[in-house]
Amino acid sequence: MKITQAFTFEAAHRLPNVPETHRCFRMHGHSYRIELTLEGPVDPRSGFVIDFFDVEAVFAPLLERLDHHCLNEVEGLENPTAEHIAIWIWQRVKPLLPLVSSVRVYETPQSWAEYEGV
Ligand SMILES: Nc1nc2c(c(=O)[nH]1)N=C([C@H](O)[C@H](O)COP(=O)(O)OP(=O)(O)OP(=O)(O)O)CN2
Ligand SMILES: [Zn+2]
Repeated sequence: MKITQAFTFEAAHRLPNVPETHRCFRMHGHSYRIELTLEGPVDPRSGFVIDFFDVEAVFAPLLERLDHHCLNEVEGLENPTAEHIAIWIWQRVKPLLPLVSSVRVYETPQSWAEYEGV
């Protein structure tokens, strides 16, 4: 069984490695949406794969580091593409939530990166 919990945050960023003529070279902002998917058996007593509240508790400190920040200033996110943000989140949540099977990072409703550990 797969369950997914979504989080949103606002942040500024610029992409330092694109050409200067690329519009994302300039500082701008996004309303990011994160989707954490966890996969595992349904516990027969709780009826949960994992309590959404437990997922929320693990993700809260990471959200603090991202929300209303300039992502380029966050350690490990000097080139904050959606792909790098997905990997950054994966590396920090996977040890705490081993059932995580994918991390999706939406920059816009139409564009996202999904990381499954490879
Ligand atoms: N593979 C990736 N490509 C791009 C990324 C990325 O993270 N991975 N990021 C960007 C920029 O962040 C850019 O800001 C995204 O473009 P944006 O203008 O926000 O999105 P749209 O072009 O879809 O929005 P419009 O509605 O056309 O303004 C670029 N590429
Ligand atoms: Zn952008």
